[in-house]
Amino acid sequence: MLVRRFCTSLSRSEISPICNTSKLINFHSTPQKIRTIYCPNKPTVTLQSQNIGTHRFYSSNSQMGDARRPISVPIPDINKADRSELLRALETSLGSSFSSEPLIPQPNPLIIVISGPSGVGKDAVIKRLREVRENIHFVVTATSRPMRPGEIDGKDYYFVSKEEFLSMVEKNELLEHALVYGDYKGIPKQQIREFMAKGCDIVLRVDIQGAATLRRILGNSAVFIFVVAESEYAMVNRLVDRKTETSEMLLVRIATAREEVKHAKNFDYVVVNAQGQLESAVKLVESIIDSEKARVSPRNVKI
Ligand SMILES: Nc1ncnc2c1ncn2[C@@H]1O[C@H](COP(=O)(O)OP(=O)(O)OP(=O)(O)O)[C@@H](O)[C@H]1O
Repeated sequence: MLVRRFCTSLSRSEISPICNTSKLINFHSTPQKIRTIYCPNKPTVTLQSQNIGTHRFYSSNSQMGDARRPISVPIPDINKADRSELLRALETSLGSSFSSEPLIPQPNPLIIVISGPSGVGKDAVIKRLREVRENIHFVVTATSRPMRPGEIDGKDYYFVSKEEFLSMVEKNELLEHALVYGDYKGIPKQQIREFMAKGCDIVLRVDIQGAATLRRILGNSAVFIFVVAESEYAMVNRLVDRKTETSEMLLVRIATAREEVKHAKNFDYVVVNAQGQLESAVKLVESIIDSEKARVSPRNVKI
């Protein structure tokens, strides 16, 4: 009985699921304290028996720790036993009590960099993500560009003068900054540190140039998502409909966007934001974040 239980225990972890007690060599009849188990396709395990008080322990030479050393405690019938009695017997047999601590530590907060050509819907995706997802902080970028109608200072951007912006650069307060279409844009470090300390994931919305800089700074410690429209035609139409650019600015943005699409390969993921399919694009971004949280080797970002 004892032998059978021990072999079952070993067969789950140490030996083989097809370990057969009938293959034990002279186990019962061998008078010595050292005995050998033979299991097909697995290394031979040598057992040493010791009598300790009323319990008989078996230890193997295959580095079996104390916590996994089986003790001959009868395990009550699972269908009849009281739950706590059953658990106590299992704990005693395994040599330690069951912990309620998480088996795997909480995942680290992520930095998610969202980028893509102009007019593909980055802001639209982020705006919706903000509505549907908790524990996520959308870094408010500092910019020297003038406010557009409907934008709110401190929510859409921190609108600062060129002088104020350059002073932030001087004081090393920005993770990354760039001159974009004649205006400065930059990511305040303090905001990232503050929200990561609270356990929030961080979303950074940057242009392609900014994403390339962040890749150099953060390497693979951050997640890079490239948002793109389903076609150039769709992208241009969205920009025209938005009516925030003059015709000349539109031309520059479209020409730049053509080049920027080629940078998708430098990102970890691509999300197609197709016409009328904003919700699907947002769901895909959420799935990416969830998958990243389930990584066996988590990304570990330091700012
Ligand atoms: N899936 C979609 N279907 C239809 N329209 C969309 C979709 N996604 C975004 N839009 C619209 O397209 C326009 C451009 O979107 P948005 O401003 O979010 O782009 P962007 O990538 O942030 O642009 P930029 O980089 O120039 O700021 C907006 O008017 C937005 O409402």
